[in-house]
Amino acid sequence: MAEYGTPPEVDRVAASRAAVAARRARAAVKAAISAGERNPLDVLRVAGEDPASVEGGIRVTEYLTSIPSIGVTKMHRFMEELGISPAKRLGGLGRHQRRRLRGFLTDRLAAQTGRHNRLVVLAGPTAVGKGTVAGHIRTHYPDVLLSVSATTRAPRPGETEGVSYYFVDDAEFDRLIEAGELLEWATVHNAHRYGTPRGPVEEALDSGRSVLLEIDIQGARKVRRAMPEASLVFLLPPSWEELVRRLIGRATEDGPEQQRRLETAKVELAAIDEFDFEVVNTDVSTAAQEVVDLMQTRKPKR
Ligand SMILES: Nc1ncnc2c1ncn2[C@@H]1O[C@H](COP(=O)(O)OP(=O)(O)OP(=O)(O)O)[C@@H](O)[C@H]1O
Ligand SMILES: Nc1nc2c(ncn2[C@@H]2O[C@H](COP(=O)(O)O)[C@@H](O)[C@H]2O)c(=O)[nH]1
Repeated sequence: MAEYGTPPEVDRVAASRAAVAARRARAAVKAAISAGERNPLDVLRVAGEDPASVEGGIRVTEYLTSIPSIGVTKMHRFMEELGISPAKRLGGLGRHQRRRLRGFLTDRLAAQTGRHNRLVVLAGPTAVGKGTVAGHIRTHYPDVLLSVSATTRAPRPGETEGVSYYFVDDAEFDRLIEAGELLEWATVHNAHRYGTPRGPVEEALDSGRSVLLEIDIQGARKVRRAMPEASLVFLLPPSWEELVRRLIGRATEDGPEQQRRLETAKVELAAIDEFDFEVVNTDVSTAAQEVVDLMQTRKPKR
C-alpha cells in the first residue's frame, strides 16, 4: 500500500497558523503589560521558568517598550546599560542577564509606584536577636518570605527541617554549590557552612514579594555583589553588655564557643558602615516593624 504523508503545503499552512497564533498571544501579553494588567516582573519570571512559553518568546526590546514610560530611546539606552543584544528574547536570557534586568526593573518600578518590594538582608553580631526578629516577622508579616537556609550543622532541640533550616551533609552542600543553587554561602564562626537557596528567593522577588534573608556578614557582602538592589540592614544590640547577656542567657553554646562568637562579634560590629540601615533591637516587635518598614523605603545612594 502507498504511504500518504501530509502534503508539504498543509504543513506550511499549519506552521503559519501556529506562528500567527503565537504572535497574537505575545501581543496580548505586551498589551496587558502596557495596560498595567500584568506585572512585568511576573512575565520575566514565567519566561525564565519556561523559555518555550508565550512570555519566553517576547523580544526584550518589545518587552521593555510595552512598559509604560519606557520609549524606544530609553529602551535602547537600557539595553546597552544591561549589555543585552536587541535580538534576545526573554526566554533566551542568561541567568546573569535576567538577574540584571530584574534588578533594574525592580528599582525602576519601585521608584514609579512608591512601593519598594525588595530583598532585605538582616545581619549583625551573634546573639543580637536576628533569629528572634526574623521569626517575629515570619509570624506577623506573612507577605514577607523568610528565606530558609541550608546548613551543615546539626539540628538543635526544637528545630524543624525545612522551617529552621534545611539540614544537609557536606556532600549535599558541595552539590548545591556546584549546581549554582546557592545565592551565597559562608563558613560561619569557623565551624559550619550556611547558604541561601537561590530558587525561592528569585521566585518570590519575581512575583513581587519582599524577601528577608537572616544571614551573617560575609553572606550579606556576597548578596550585595550578586544583587546590588538588596538593602542591607545591620541589627545592633542596645549595648555590648546586653549582647553578652543574650549570648550567655541563650545557653546554646559552651564557654569556648561563646568566647569565639564574641571575638567574631567585635570584628562584625566594625562592618556597620558597609550597611544601608541600622536597627537597634531593644524590643523585638519594634525592631521587626522597623525592618519591615525598610522594605518600603528607598535605600540611600552609596
Ligand atoms: N529584644 C530582645 N530583648 C531581649 N532578649 C532578646 C531580644 N531579642 C532577642 N533576644 C534573646 O537573645 C538571645 C539571642 O537571640 P537570637 O538567637 O535570635 O540571636 P541571633 O542574632 O540569631 O544569634 P546567632 O547569630 O548566634 O544565631 C535569645 O535568647 C533571644 O530570646
Ligand atoms: N552566610 C550565611 N549565614 C547564615 C545563613 N543562615 C544562617 N546564617 C548565619 O549563621 C549564624 C549562625 O546561625 P545558628 O543558627 O547556627 O546560630 C547566624 O549568624 C546566622 O545569621 C546563610 O544562609 N548564609
